[in-house]
Amino acid sequence: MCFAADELACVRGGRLVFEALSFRLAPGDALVLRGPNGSGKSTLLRLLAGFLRPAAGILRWDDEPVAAASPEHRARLHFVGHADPVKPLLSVAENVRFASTVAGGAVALAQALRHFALDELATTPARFLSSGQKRRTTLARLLASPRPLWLLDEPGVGLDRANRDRLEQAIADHRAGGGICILATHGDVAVRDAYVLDFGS
Ligand SMILES: Nc1ncnc2c1ncn2[C@@H]1O[C@H](COP(=O)(O)OP(=O)(O)OP(=O)(O)O)[C@@H](O)[C@H]1O
Repeated sequence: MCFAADELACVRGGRLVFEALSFRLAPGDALVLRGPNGSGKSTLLRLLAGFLRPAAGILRWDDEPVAAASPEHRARLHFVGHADPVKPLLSVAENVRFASTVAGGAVALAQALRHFALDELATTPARFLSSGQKRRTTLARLLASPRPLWLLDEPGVGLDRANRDRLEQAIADHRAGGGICILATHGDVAVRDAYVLDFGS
């Protein structure tokens, strides 16, 4: 398994956001995106998820080209953006279960809730959650449905220290299991032995 970008460029609103961007990631690799507000981190993550088309360059999964909006690519990744996609009328457990499509999902669900210390909130409707609790519910979805590629846009926002530790552990476990993680961060989430892409100023 490998995920690679060759000479990617992206234009948004008529402006060149980045160009000539390349990487190649193998199982267990992590790529950290750094840079100031507006430098292009979220844009790259959206492009890698297939939500945006590159102006130039190509993405490859196992050396096969990845088309934008490809259902096959969508099925191999988790994307966590700035907004928490929790459904307010569903409980925490139902929100996490909603993301779990695999057989044996009950075990994965219980582990996902436990990892983010959500057991006691499992039956709480999501509309009653604090912002950090909503974020933990979103992150638990990563664990409830294993997928090889995680694309995380500032996943630590709203988390206290203990929960940032849980997030860092989840990323480490994902990598140890052969997953790939690409995340944007302003420095609040520590990722060991990661490649770094600095979008500069
Ligand atoms: N929907 C959009 N349409 C046009 N331009 C956009 C759109 N979203 C973002 N941009 C522009 O793309 C550039 C990169 O924005 P992006 O959101 O990728 O930055 P970022 O590095 O993730 O910033 P932040 O740290 O604030 O999240 C900025 O100039 C921004 O104005």
